[in-house]
Amino acid sequence: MVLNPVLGKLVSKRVVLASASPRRQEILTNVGLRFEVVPSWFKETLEKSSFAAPYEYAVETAKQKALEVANRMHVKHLRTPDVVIGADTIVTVDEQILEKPVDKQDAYRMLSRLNGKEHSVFTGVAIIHCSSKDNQLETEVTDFYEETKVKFSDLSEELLWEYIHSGEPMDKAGGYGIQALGGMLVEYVHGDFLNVVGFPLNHFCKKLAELYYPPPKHNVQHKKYDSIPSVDTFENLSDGESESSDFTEHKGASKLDSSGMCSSGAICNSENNSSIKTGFTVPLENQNGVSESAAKLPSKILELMDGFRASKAMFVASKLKMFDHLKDKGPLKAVDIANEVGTSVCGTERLLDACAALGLLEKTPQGYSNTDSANTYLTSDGECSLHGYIIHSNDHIWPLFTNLESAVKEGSRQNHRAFGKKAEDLFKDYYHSQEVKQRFMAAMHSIAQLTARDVATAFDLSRFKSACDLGGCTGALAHELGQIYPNLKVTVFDLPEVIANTSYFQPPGQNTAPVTFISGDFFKDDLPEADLYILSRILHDWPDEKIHVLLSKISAVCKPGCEILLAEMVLDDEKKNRSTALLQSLNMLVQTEGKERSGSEYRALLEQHGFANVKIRLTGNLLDVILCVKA
Ligand SMILES: Cc1cn([C@H]2C[C@H](O)[C@@H](COP(=O)(O)OP(=O)(O)OP(=O)(O)O)O2)c(=O)[nH]c1=O
Repeated sequence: MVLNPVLGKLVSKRVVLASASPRRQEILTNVGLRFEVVPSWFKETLEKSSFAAPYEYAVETAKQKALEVANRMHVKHLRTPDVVIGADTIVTVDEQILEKPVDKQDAYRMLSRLNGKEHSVFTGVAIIHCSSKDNQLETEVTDFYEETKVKFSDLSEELLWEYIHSGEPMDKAGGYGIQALGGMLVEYVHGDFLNVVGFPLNHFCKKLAELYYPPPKHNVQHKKYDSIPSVDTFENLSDGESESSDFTEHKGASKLDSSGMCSSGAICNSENNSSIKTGFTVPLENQNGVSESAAKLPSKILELMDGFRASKAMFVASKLKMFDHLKDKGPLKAVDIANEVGTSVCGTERLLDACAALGLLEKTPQGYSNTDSANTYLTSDGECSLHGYIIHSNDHIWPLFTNLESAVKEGSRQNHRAFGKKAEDLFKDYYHSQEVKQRFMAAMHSIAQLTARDVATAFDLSRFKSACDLGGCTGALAHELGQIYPNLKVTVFDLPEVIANTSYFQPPGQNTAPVTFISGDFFKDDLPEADLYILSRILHDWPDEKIHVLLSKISAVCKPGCEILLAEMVLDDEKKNRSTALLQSLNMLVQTEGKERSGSEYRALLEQHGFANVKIRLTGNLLDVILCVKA
């Protein structure tokens, strides 16, 4: 979920972070932004003395980093990105700019200068909106900077050297990382902490708000964007261009009535009209007009308590094809939809109202209609339809998850409890009936379509001549690879039951590069020859023993120089940050013998089978990408 509506404005855009900094990737991933990472090749060698102020240097460097990536991506015909974000962090002390140290002596020189003093950390950020006209790249640049003051304690020589020997200073401006060991050197921080770590998130959101919600012309004296607009409906997360341009008055914004109750029924903070969607009781206001209990409400927990209800409401509306009917015929009244789909009027009205309150639908006196997000993602023929995955979630994952407690107690899958049938082979279970098989394939197809571009472009794969997507199902990723790399011959290798059913999922039109489908079982049969083997959402289905069988088979056919590309949700090494991936790991517990794994775990598995140079790229999408080469 994205808490901040302005980040929702980027949901349907191809956003690229032009930075190799893992910190920047983490900061933006943590707030739910989806982006690709394309590190900039711009050399940070601008003449510092030509800038009147240090921050101008950081801003210009950030801009050049982002422009280099925008140009490179445009030229390489990897579809021009919509937005490229670049950043540059510098430390300044005594009017000197400190960047990353080149060696330990340099780190010592920098840290000695900072010792016992206050210094400034500036991050310059450039947001580049790109478009392509007559095949020429057009760019609109927005830039800004943020300053944070940091003071170091008086530190001994011994401590400085111990810190330097830890290796931490080397890839960080000023030679320290406040977020890790370097935090011990710091006496105080004035300003945005994340700015020091490499990305001023708060200022970034304000800038986006300025760009995407420009102040209304009739109200120019309105306060500038010194606060980030709060989210109050899912609607705000849609990319609809038709939304109100004034975030202070945007649709669905709640007003307080005299009791402190929002007109929408949500609980409000009267100061900024932000609302917490809980559906819970009305708090009283204190003298400042701020509700005391609202401030204390455990909003996260309340949201989680409600989460399953919201999911189920969306699933049921999808399953009953309400979004499809509204797309074709909306706006419709509840009674009309009830008649169309054969449901009760009272039940339908409540379901539609709930969906409207969740921001999936719009409710007007004319009736209900789809939001842009619903049209795009929830209709069965939507541009990026997730309908297949939603139906799979409702019919398959939901019953399994209701047995999560047993899965946790027993440490094993729950098919017998959910479906009254002992789990045999994972895929035999899916493919025992035509209906379940097609549902499963449609689900895999939705996720593959949503992630294919990010998976295909996480690394430059243009050097490969042939690729084999093992377990490639409907071929959605294979087709995307063919589009992006026209010289790549892609084969999908999957079970005969799958290959027999792929025709329904093929993209329309003649322009798509041909994909070859070969049937077989990758655990038992010979694998087709290829320079690149792809395993997308395959390894997470299996326990380590089975993975060893599969990787040793691939290793046996891989010539030196051949590579493997894995697409999986990669957990952080400490397994504590990436909730979507951690919940997916629970999902694997209830239905498979597999699990989600961390980057280190994947690396160890691959290295055991002679694969080296394991590179991991977090895409910001649902799947991350790992590439490694047969040594
Ligand atoms: C001061 C400080 C900097 N840093 C990091 C943030 C930046 O990643 C780095 C400064 O170098 P930058 O050149 O800004 O960024 P980068 O080289 O890491 O990535 P790219 O050029 O590809 O965008 O220092 C910390 O992580 N912690 C800190 O406390």
